[in-house]
Amino acid sequence: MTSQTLSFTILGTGALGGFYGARLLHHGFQVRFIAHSDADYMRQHGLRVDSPLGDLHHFPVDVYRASDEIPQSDVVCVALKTTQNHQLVDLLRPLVRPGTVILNFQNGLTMEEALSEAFPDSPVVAGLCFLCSNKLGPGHIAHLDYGLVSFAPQDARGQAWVPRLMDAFASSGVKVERFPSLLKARWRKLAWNIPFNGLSVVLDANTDSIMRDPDARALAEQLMAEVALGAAACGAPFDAGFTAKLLEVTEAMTPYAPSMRLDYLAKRALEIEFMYDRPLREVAKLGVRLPAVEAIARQLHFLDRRNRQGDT
Ligand SMILES: NC(=O)C1=CN([C@@H]2O[C@H](COP(=O)(O)OP(=O)(O)OC[C@H]3O[C@@H](n4cnc5c(N)ncnc54)[C@H](OP(=O)(O)O)[C@@H]3O)[C@@H](O)[C@H]2O)C=CC1
Ligand SMILES: CC(C)(CO)C(=O)C(=O)O
Repeated sequence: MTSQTLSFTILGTGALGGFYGARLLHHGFQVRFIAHSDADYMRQHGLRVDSPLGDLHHFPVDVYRASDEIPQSDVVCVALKTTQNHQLVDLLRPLVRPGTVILNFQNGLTMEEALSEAFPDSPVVAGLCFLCSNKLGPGHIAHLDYGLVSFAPQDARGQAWVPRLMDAFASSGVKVERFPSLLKARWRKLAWNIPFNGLSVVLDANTDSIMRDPDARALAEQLMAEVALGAAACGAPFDAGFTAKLLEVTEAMTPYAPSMRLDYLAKRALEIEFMYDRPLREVAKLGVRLPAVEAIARQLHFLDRRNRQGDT
């Protein structure tokens, strides 16, 4: 099968799924979108993506609700927030048939292990996205910057799929790279997400304010240094200079509200479990503690509860 014949189902047509799905569709791939509250709107108005790569408006689009009968695709892309992962296996069950590859785009740690456990016969690949994209409204996505997908296989079956997936995304105008170690790739992503997603909520600040202020920046650096310790403890040490480079990239970034900040402002559940609790749990198994990461995780849990339930 050549990559051009691949078909994709996007589970979760939000900021990320809508962006990559629209690009694949634009470049001739068959794409089925599973939406939630936007499904009716998308049926009537399609999917719009504003992007520096060129604005796209697809109409009509092949859109489903999770409960609908959905034709089989070669690739199922997981683009839900991890706050929905309690229902992920049930949502995937009707979509994953023999031969279907699961491509997981979520931020966090341990998601692919859970997917492999639930679907032992299916190839699982992680697509770690360095992307700044927001959902503006129903069926309307704003891609702000970046878009690189780092493909990392969960196991040998996933490994065999990586070249075809990379081809498909690259031919859709998406920057791609291959990352042989999933564990390393996941910890490298956490090196950004743990400091900046958390601090953006706790300090009520975008990335540029955090990088400009000496105290906020010191907190980000402290958290990043602890993530580096965690990564090394788990056998996925960062290369020399990696965290310095990440700070440099963040400094150069268009001022950005990380997804956790947008979720907080919209009173949506925060992705704390897979971004903070799971990494802390993995290092705790090895007898390692990351006190600054623990502290910010507790603050986030408090703020999340208060934000969604009123005073606790
Ligand atoms: N946005 C970005 O730039 C980046 C995001 N990520 C990661 O990607 C993942 C997705 O994030 P993002 O796209 O921003 O999140 P969004 O909230 O924008 O998108 C998630 C989408 O999933 C939909 N959804 C929720 N439940 C269901 C369901 N049962 N069936 C079908 N659809 C459902 C939501 O619909 P509804 O709102 O109607 O419930 C929403 O449109 C997260 O793990 C995030 O951390 C990683 C890198 C960059
Ligand atoms: C690193 C970044 C900004 C882009 O991928 C991200 O993961 C997020 O906003 O959650």
